Amino acid sequence: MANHAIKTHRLTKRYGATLALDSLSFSVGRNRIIGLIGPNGAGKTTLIKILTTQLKPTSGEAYVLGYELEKSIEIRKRISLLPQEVKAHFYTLTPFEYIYHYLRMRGLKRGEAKEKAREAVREFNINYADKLMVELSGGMVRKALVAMILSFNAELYFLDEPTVGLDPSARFELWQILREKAKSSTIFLTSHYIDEVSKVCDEVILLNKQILLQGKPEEIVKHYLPRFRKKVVLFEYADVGEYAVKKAGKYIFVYPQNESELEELTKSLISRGVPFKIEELTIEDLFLLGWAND
Ligand SMILES: Nc1ncnc2c1ncn2[C@@H]1O[C@H](COP(=O)(O)OP(=O)(O)OP(=O)(O)O)[C@@H](O)[C@H]1O
Repeated sequence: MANHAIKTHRLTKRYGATLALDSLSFSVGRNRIIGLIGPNGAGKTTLIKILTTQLKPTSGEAYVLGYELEKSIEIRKRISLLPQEVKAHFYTLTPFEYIYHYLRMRGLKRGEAKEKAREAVREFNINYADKLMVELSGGMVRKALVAMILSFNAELYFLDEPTVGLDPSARFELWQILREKAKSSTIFLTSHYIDEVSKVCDEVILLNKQILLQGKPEEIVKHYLPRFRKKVVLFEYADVGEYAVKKAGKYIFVYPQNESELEELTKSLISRGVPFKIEELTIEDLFLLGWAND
């Protein structure tokens, strides 16, 4: 058995003139959780598509569980993938049926598939297992899909943004389940949330077309993050004086440096009737503020 779950050498992907992955060389070991983080357009989904043999690289090599990418049948038997988006035509099934059919498709016998599907809805607290998928909220669908992917005993799981749309308690539950899974399998996940990767991952890869850093979450946090991890998101322009400000699409992000600055800023916005919300810093902020660009 190969020691590495994933190993790449100068892996490169171009879409026409767009360079999505620029000569990635990295490897990750087994039985651990690896977090792939990077801003929008960093190449995370592209890398997952290549490693799951859905997309061919332009050049370079990669080995998944010791198999070169050409051995796609061997690789696909051993992995399980949660994509970012789901096809809607399965929506007339219940979450339980959805999981059951997935396990049947992956070769499990009827009885075993039923047993595992039951276990999955129990483990993930899916108390809506008899409703149709089409009747569920986005977060509930996402949870059912994560349960489905993890119900199969894979050697390596690829989870593209598994916690998007989940409420805080469902996110927390999922982290526990992932930690348990990582005792006997490898999990490669993408995320935009810093708290998520620091709490759940053993190792983090910071990607922006190239690998900027690979290491323990603490190293990334120490290297790049400020101590105060909240920002204020304005829905319209307002003069905020001295605070660091970045425009991101139709929003304006303001970065106070501590709780008292945050309080002062929000009071002033409320008194002027400026609409805003407070959010945790995300990976995007690292890049917006230029912390991760060096
Ligand atoms: N099918 C495609 N054709 C052309 N360009 C593409 C295609 N897929 C991705 N790209 C481009 O490749 C780059 C990397 O995209 P990718 O979706 O891999 O990034 P990402 O890190 O997953 O982003 P996000 O966090 O927004 O999901 C982007 O510039 C994107 O526009």
